[in-house]
Amino acid sequence: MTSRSLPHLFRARSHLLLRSQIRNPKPSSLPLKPLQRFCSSDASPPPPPPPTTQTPKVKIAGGGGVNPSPLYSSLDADEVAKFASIAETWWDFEGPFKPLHLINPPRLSFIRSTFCRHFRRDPYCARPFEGLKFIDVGCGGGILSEPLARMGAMVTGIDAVEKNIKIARVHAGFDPLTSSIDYSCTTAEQLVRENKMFDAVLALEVIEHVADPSEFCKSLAALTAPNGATVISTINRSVRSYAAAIVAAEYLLKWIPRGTHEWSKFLSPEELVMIMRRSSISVSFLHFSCLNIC
Ligand SMILES: C[S@@+](CC[C@H](N)C(=O)[O-])C[C@H]1O[C@@H](n2cnc3c(N)ncnc32)[C@H](O)[C@@H]1O
Ligand SMILES: [Mg+2]
Repeated sequence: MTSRSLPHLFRARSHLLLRSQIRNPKPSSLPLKPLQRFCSSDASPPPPPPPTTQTPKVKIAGGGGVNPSPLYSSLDADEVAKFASIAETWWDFEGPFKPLHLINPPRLSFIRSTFCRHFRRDPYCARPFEGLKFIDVGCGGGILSEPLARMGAMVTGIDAVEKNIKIARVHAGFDPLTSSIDYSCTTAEQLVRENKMFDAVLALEVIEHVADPSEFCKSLAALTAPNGATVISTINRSVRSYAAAIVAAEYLLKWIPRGTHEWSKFLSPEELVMIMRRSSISVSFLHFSCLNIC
């Protein structure tokens, strides 16, 4: 492979965002394939990419009412150790979290516009989320929490890694608009046990790092208030994502440490929709974007 082909690889990294409503469940209508190699650590070669990767938005309805298992823990010790080892680099724009800094503007734009519609807020207002309670699950160093707070939301940021939380607190303290973010080292399932609820629950780029994504999703659903919104984003499990997120990002460009991602833990759009629907989440938006780095 020549260096000239790398930009194409990165352009191909599919990124998936789902915004959903908990209330008013409707009968499901999307044909879904069963979960395969779900959460396994098998690194077998990838199958062909799903045919739908360029679909911008799909409206889907789901329904039900499921709570997470009382004994469930989303913590995967290896994943927590991986993130603890690079915690100091959260705000280094050229460090291992460079891909997250690069995808932040498009994902914030998606969140802002869909939330303004969902919560009937003025999209031209500087702080449209004034008065709304958001939680950023797996917030890391606060890359997402901070802009959400600047848009007026009362933000709680939680992460499994204590070091991340310390760094997020220090960084947020530099700006009066973000210093009110309530950071703590805990898990979504722990807050469910404490009966916490939020208008919006966001877990971006986290589901591929937890133990049992289905149970994790149930916790996110349980944290979402009636008429609230849940946003989950992850990397599509496709040939392109294997090439871009693993081969190129970890081995060729060495942007992120080797082993950061397990391809088998990525979710196809159909799998993510199925998991969300089984968690009583009615899926309203399916949004695909590609990271175009080079
Ligand atoms: C890829 S980073 C994403 C950070 C942030 N959501 C973003 O997109 O900017 C994944 C984060 O999830 C955290 N994490 C992993 N497992 C977790 C769990 N079970 N509960 C909460 N956070 C977790 C990691 O410590 C890490 O900060
Ligand atoms: Mg990741």
